[in-house]
Amino acid sequence: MPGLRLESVGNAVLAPLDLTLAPGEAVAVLGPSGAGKSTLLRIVAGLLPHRGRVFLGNEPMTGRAPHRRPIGYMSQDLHLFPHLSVAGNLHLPLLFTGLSRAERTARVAQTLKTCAIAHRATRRPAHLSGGERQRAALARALVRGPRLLLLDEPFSSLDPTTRRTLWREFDTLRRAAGMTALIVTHDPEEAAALADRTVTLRAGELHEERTTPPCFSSTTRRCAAC
Ligand SMILES: Nc1ncnc2c1ncn2[C@@H]1O[C@H](COP(=O)(O)OP(=O)(O)OP(=O)(O)O)[C@@H](O)[C@H]1O
Repeated sequence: MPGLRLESVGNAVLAPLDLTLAPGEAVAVLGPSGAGKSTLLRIVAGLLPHRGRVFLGNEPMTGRAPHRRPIGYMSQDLHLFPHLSVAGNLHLPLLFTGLSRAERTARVAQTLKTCAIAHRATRRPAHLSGGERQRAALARALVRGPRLLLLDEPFSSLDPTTRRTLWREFDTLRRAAGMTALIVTHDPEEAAALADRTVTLRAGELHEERTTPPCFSSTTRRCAAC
C-alpha cells in the first residue's frame, strides 16, 4: 500500500500544509470545531478545489475526479443513499471499476461480511440503528479495496461499548489490509485506539504532535510545553 503525501496543500480555510503518511500508517487529526479537519479530508478525497499537490505513493491525485481516486471516504454525515438498500449502497461505487456483475456481487457480499453487517444487506438506511449505519458506511468506504481510507469522526454517535468494539474490529481490519488512513476525531482516546500518530489542526494550521518532547532527551533544554 502506498503512503500519502501532501505538499503545500491549502485553501481559504487551511494554511498551506505538508503532511506525509508512511505506507500502512494511520494518522489521527485532532483539533477544535471549525479548525478545518473535514476540509482537509474533502480536499484529499477530491471534493474541494485547493492549492498545492496531493500524492498517493508517487501518483499525483490532484486534478483526478473523486471516483477515480483509489480512496475510501466516510464522511461525518455518512451520506448513505436513503432509497437504496445497504447492499445497493455498496454496489454503487463499484459501477466504475470494470468488474463484472458477478464480481461486484461477490465483492459486496465479502465486504458486508467483513464489516459484520451482512444480516442487514437488504435494509434501507432509515431502518438501521446508528451503529449499523456506521458499519454500512464503513463497508461502503472499503468496498473498492481503497489504498487510502479517509474517515471523518467515524464512530462518533455510538455508545461507549459499541465504539470500543468497532475500534478493535476496524483497527484489526485496517492493519491486516495494510491500509493507510487519515482519521478525523475529537476524541484523544479514539485517536490512540485507531492511529499510529496524531496531528492537530488549529485555526487551519497543522501541528505535528511530538510523542517525545526534546526536554526528555536533555537535562539542560526544555521544550515550549514544559
Ligand atoms: N461549504 C463551505 N463553505 C464555506 N465555508 C465552509 C464550508 N464548509 C466548511 N466551511 C467553514 O470552514 C471552516 C472549517 O470547517 P470544517 O468542517 O473543515 O471544520 P472541522 O474542523 O471539521 O469542524 P468540526 O469538528 O466541527 O466538524 C469552518 O469555519 C466552516 O464554517
